[in-house]
Amino acid sequence: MKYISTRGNAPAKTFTEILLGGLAPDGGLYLPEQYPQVTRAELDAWRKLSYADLAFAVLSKFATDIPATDLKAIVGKTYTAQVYSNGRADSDAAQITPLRTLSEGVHILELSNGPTLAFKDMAMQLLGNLFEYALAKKNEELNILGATSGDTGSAAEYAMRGKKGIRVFMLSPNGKMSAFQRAQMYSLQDPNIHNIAINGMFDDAQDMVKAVSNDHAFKARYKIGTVNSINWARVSAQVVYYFKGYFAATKSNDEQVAFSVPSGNFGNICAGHIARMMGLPIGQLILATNENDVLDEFFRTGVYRPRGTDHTYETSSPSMDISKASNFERFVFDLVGRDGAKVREFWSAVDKGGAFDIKGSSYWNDLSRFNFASGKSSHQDRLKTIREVWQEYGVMIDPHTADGLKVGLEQRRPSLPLICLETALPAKFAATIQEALSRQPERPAAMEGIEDLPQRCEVMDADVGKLKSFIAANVPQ
Ligand SMILES: Cc1ncc(COP(=O)(O)O)c(C=O)c1O
Ligand SMILES: N[C@@H](CCOP(=O)(O)O)C(=O)O
Repeated sequence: MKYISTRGNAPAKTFTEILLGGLAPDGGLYLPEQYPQVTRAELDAWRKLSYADLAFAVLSKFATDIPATDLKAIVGKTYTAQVYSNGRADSDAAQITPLRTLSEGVHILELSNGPTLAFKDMAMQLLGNLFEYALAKKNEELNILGATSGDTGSAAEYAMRGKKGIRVFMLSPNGKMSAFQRAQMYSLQDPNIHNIAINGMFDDAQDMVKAVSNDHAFKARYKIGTVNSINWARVSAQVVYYFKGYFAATKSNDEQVAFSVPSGNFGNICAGHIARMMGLPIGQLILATNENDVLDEFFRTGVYRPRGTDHTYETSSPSMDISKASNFERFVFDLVGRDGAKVREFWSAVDKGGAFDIKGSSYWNDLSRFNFASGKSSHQDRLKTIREVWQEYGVMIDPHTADGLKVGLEQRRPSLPLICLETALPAKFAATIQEALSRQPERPAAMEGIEDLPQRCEVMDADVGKLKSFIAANVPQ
């Protein structure tokens, strides 16, 4: 299997090459030349598999340049109950992503039982092991440059801390994350972890990552890699839990389901789109935004109009405070019939701060073939949903999952079971939980008091030159 760029101007590469390379040299994102298809017989067989075996089956279709025995070993050591039990010793831990049923046909797929209590651990733990494997083979080092609005950063740092030959430079929006998220990252003292708080929003940080990645000489000299969902390996690992969730919520492969997905950078729901393109019977992919509603606007109106930092709001689902959704480009590539020239045309407008509009074109009609629905959620909606789920089911959900559930319930076709993806645990957002429920969320014993630990972080303006100097000063040459 080879991978091509959404902008159509980069040579095709293998899975391992793009794993270490991140963004394509033409500024695009990599996707498989064709989506591998899953047969009915495979679906029937996969239904019975453990998470690790299912991950091996799905990833074997993508990582075709990794020998099967090696891939099986990597996946086997990643998806264990120990890594995804978050201190619990119940039978749910063995399922890795247990399905919690709220009421008939309404489920939450638990994805946040990994080391940092967010869905990012599902792919990031695998990425850490894949990097280690690929780098050892090539006897190389990797300097990871990432951007986070709160969860990718800690997941990446926990997955990479202490790993030989890997350094992490993680940009986060200064003062915009929850106290718990800040503490998770900034309290790490490992010498290979560098936290950089940017005076700006997540989108500024992500632009800086792309600017450094597009400086090909710097990227090659300092061996820059990525852990954001612009890295295809992240998305492919996220495809797995759509299959797992589908099997858990249905009895046969004749049934269809709806997934509702709290969205920001369009990475999580892009994995759902890919699972559907592979043949998973997904009848609806419901995209939920918070007040930063660029993506909801697109699915309602056909206009993609990323906002600037000054029009990106700080909300109580802060990890979704994103107005320029990187992975959306992957979906648009499929929408426009994989026409790289069209994607280049659209993104030349977007990169200049503009917009594009598909309403008057045939793409608008084509959109319905992809089974998306969308909606948005506000602070008051979030509080109401958290309260209702707590009162009716005794289940505490985090503000992002609440956005997903609220929109999912509004948009679902009643005939379809709804699977809402849980994207974080409430422990990460104690202030909003306190406001909604007048009580504090529980947290794993190992994370008691992390806010009181000493923190280490470099504060920087959103200046690409300064960032490059910082990286150069911290990478031995
Ligand atoms: C808790 C949480 N929910 C939802 C999202 C949105 O996911 P995506 O960016 O993949 O759309 C994020 C960040 O990405 C997140 O950290
Ligand atoms: N919400 C994310 C933002 C980055 O998204 P990614 O999936 O592209 O890594 C975060 O929590 O950092």
